[in-house]
Amino acid sequence: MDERIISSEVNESEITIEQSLRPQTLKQYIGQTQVKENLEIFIKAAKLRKETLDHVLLYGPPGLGKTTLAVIIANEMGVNIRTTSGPAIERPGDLAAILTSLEPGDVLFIDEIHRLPRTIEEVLYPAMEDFCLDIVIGKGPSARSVRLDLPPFTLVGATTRAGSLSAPLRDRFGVLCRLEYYKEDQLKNIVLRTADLFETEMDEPSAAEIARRARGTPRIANRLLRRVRDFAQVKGNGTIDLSLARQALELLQVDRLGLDHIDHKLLKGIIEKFRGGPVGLDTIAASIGEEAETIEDVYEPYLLQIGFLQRTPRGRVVTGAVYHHFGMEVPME
Ligand SMILES: Nc1ncnc2c1ncn2[C@@H]1O[C@H](COP(=O)(O)OP(=O)(O)OP(=O)(O)O)[C@@H](O)[C@H]1O
Ligand SMILES: [Mg+2]
Repeated sequence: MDERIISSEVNESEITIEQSLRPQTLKQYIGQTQVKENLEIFIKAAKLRKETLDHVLLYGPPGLGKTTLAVIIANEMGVNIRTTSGPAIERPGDLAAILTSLEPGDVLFIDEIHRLPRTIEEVLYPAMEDFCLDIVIGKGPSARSVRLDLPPFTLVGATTRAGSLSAPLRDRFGVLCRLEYYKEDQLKNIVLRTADLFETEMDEPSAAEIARRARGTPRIANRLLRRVRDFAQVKGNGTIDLSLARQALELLQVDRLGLDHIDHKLLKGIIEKFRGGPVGLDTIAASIGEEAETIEDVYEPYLLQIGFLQRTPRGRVVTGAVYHHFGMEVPME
């Protein structure tokens, strides 16, 4: 798969820059009003009672700000954050080592928590519920279980697939936060904030232009901004205005809805080869030379979200909006 500028996944080279752009407080965190309001209340209440915050599950598509929120929660609670991920914890001992090293009140952030092995999940249950660990010492008939007390802590879990979380694990989170795709206006403010951090001059219309093409995702908005800023430095005097932003975005081949050549290939393929569908996922995959799984996990979600594709029992169908977008006539039934 080639590197897409509008991919919602983070790429290696931008991890450091992303960290530097992360808002540090709830106040700086733009959008997700419902989630913010809830967290604000729970955090205030926990602090008033001098208790740890209840365990929090953050879920939603990549690049919407889950890791950012985890850091903010720790900041707002005034505690340390320890970060790990589901696939990084291989044995119960790995988790035990982390848990026993926490300071009272700390946040333990487990990214991709749906990928925790089942055996580890079971260690987590008593830790989450009663702040204790049951460890087995010895083997065979002489083995015995010892209960170890842990400092109280807040588990913050993040996942892009809430559906793959086991029910017993999900049930142990007191606070569930579902992150939504951002509205254009919110993305515009995120772009303006990032430009400010970059000390790049830019006006609102150009920020709006970038926001419109960012697929509802701050990560993509910031990435597009970085490319437009490069263009402004090389081709202009460093300042970003609307005509410059448009030229740069044109070069990046991201259209006015944030679609790139792969989206176009997919949509036009369904129109031209299958009269707009319905057509099965595997058939589409074979016809455009992509893996069915990639289409389902990477290409499709945004197209479904903006109503360009529909899933039906008989396969995928493109909607009238796609024909309009390409300036084609909508076929009669
Ligand atoms: N509400 C927001 N306001 C400002 N910037 C944001 C916001 N949400 C996310 N960002 C920016 O977007 C980038 C990606 O956010 P983050 O890494 O938190 O996403 P994520 O949901 O954890 O993604 P993944 O699922 O890939 O782990 C960060 O650099 C962050 O600065
Ligand atoms: Mg993350």
